[in-house]
Amino acid sequence: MPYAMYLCRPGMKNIRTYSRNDLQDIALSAGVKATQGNVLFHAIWNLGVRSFEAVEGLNAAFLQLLLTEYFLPLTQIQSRQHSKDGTIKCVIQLHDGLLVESVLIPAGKRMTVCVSSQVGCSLSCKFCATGFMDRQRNLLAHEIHDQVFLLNELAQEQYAARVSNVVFMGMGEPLLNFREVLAAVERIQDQRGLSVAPKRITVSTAGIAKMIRALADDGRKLNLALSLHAANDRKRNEIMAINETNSLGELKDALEYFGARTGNDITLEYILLRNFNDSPEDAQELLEFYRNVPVHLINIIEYNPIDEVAFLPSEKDRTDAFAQYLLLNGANACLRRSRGKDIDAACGQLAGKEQTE
Ligand SMILES: C[S@@+](CC[C@H](N)C(=O)[O-])C[C@H]1O[C@@H](n2cnc3c(N)ncnc32)[C@H](O)[C@@H]1O
Ligand code: SF4
Repeated sequence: MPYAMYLCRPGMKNIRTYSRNDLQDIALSAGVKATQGNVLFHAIWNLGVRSFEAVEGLNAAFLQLLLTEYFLPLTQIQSRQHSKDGTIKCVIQLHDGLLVESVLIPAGKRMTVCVSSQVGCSLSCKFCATGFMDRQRNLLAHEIHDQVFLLNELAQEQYAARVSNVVFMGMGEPLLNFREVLAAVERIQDQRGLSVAPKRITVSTAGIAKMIRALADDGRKLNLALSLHAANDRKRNEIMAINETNSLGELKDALEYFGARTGNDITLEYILLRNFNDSPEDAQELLEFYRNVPVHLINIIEYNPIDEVAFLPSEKDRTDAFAQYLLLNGANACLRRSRGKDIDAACGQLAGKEQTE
């Protein structure tokens, strides 16, 4: 049963939507010192307590007020799949029972968590399992933070390591949940908590030019990944409807703005779809786009087929030729083999299945 359904009575307020200053004010309103607000803030954000009663050092009057007027929403790992390559894919249950996915990816010294930012996605890209689900709601900052928190615990338990990197490459479009994503980043980077430096956090977008500029204006040291997948407008329109209102020309300008304004890393993500975007001409177009934007790296990604659509991964010889062409022409490109192939690896596959079961 979703946690909130048995603990949260109508009218109760979600304590994790309040800032540190707000919690100090709530403490004052209970007739206790403002510092009690700090104790609560630290416990619910950095220690991950799962009830108000579990917060050490809370004054009784403050605890009573919290128990009557507020609830502490819990996010929990509902199920997980372990891949032979070490990747662990988790279905996360939110306090209202909705499900999202998060993935733990160990690779050398890196321990990366891939987080979701929305339940479903409104952008409906043709190759993506999440794109076949309706967008049900945006995640709140604490729900994004908790994915990293829970998978950090899992990383310690399974690999005796802490999370080093966070990528917003799970379900949903992070730039369409801008405020909560940035609030989550604020908490994820907190040195008293998860302490993941912004330069180790990557926001991936299907390409919303206005929001790429907004991210640049925000000024944080976050990395940006653009999911390109086709370097001409006709093909990109076919698989990514967002391209109809955010053309490659507009995206190029937005990337230039982002690069000039922040100096942060930008990567291009390019899934190779068999006989769709993997020809020598496609590689030429990609190279030309790359040369005109301030991009550090092209990630050539192996496609994970999904049930909803007939796209297949590019064949090995086409994949190798595509990557070779980019490298021989001086591009900084990297071929990424799919992780977690023996589990439901494609974004949205696992939570989508559990949601419908
Ligand atoms: C799921 S999206 C989430 C972030 C954001 N909405 C975006 O599109 O960049 C993260 C990345 O996964 C890629 N992706 C989606 N479905 C995939 C699949 N079946 N196989 C491989 N990559 C996939 C997307 O193209 C994107 O680059
Ligand atoms: S690729 Fe990204 S933007 Fe496109 S449907 Fe999937 S989650 Fe949404």
